[in-house]
Amino acid sequence: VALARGGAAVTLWTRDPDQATRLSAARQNRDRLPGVDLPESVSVTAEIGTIPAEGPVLLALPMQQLAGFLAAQPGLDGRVLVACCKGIDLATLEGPASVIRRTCASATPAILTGPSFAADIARGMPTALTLACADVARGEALQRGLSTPVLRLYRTTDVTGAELGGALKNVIAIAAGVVIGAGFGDSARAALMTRGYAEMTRMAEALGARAETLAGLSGFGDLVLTCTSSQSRNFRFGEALGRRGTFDPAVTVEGAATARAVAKLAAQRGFEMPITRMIAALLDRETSIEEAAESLLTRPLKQE
Ligand SMILES: NC(=O)c1ccc[n+]([C@@H]2O[C@H](COP(=O)([O-])OP(=O)(O)OC[C@H]3O[C@@H](n4cnc5c(N)ncnc54)[C@H](O)[C@@H]3O)[C@@H](O)[C@H]2O)c1
Ligand SMILES: O=P(O)(O)OC[C@H](O)CO
Repeated sequence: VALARGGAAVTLWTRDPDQATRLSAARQNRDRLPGVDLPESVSVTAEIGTIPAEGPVLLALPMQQLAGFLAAQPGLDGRVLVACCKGIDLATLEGPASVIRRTCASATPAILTGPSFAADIARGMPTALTLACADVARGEALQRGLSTPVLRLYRTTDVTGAELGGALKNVIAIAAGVVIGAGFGDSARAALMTRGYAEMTRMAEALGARAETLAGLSGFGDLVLTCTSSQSRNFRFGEALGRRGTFDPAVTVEGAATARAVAKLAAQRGFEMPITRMIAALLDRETSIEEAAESLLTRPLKQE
């Protein structure tokens, strides 16, 4: 919607033919974005073979579905593939760029991430995002092509930093929701966000990312948004968990799978990720909220 309003011709693909018919007829996604009209220059299809052969392909599906989806789409080989998903693949512990490289060897991976609720962007609210691409020329072209008067893209070549910021902030957002849901208060949430940010930066740097990327929109920016807004599904999931001490297994959020993936990676590589480890343990019912809080509060005192 944002790109079409910015003047681009956009093809929207869905795997569900009934949904394609409904979207084409109503010119709205009434379930997900009620009240937002699809501009005329958006065409809808359920036939992936009919998408234009030129231009970037934005991949807007959940992270845990990305590898399986790409493996079944040989037609995307050689394309510029822009992952909009935020997370780490639980099966392989890879981020989206690595999944793209493995499944579509000749594609150019890029990451579009940063603080943004789909509903805000679709309603034309001003938004700033990070576009990460290791290839400078392609990154510049994407930055120009995907920016609009109200959607401002900053560019980086630090793909690892950008994708880890987006993945890890979801875990900290669940933790922030737990803090609020359990009634620990806003001061505790600020402490958790700050130590969560330290944890995110530590891991990202150990995996080759630049600390300044984590300080940008894809890390700090998205951490602030997701830990403080009840529009966030990850925050709301954590809040419900904090209030009730348990969660509905039917409700899935990106941060839950990513918490488990990061806890696994941290154990393998010896990364110190105490908040993420607690969230993974809470989700696996290996600890209670009281025990998790006590464990974090009784860690050895240290320099900031
Ligand atoms: N919604 C937001 O505000 C927002 C903002 C920024 C980033 N993101 C990220 O974008 C990604 C997608 O988020 P979302 O809110 O659109 O999620 P979603 O659960 O609504 O899924 C998006 C679409 O992917 C489709 N899908 C699921 N599995 C599929 C598969 N195997 N093959 C093809 N299509 C499939 C779903 O049917 C749905 O239409 C997530 O990683 C999320 O973190 C979302
Ligand atoms: O609703 P959430 O928690 O998945 O967050 C959506 C976006 O990632 C916010 O930038």
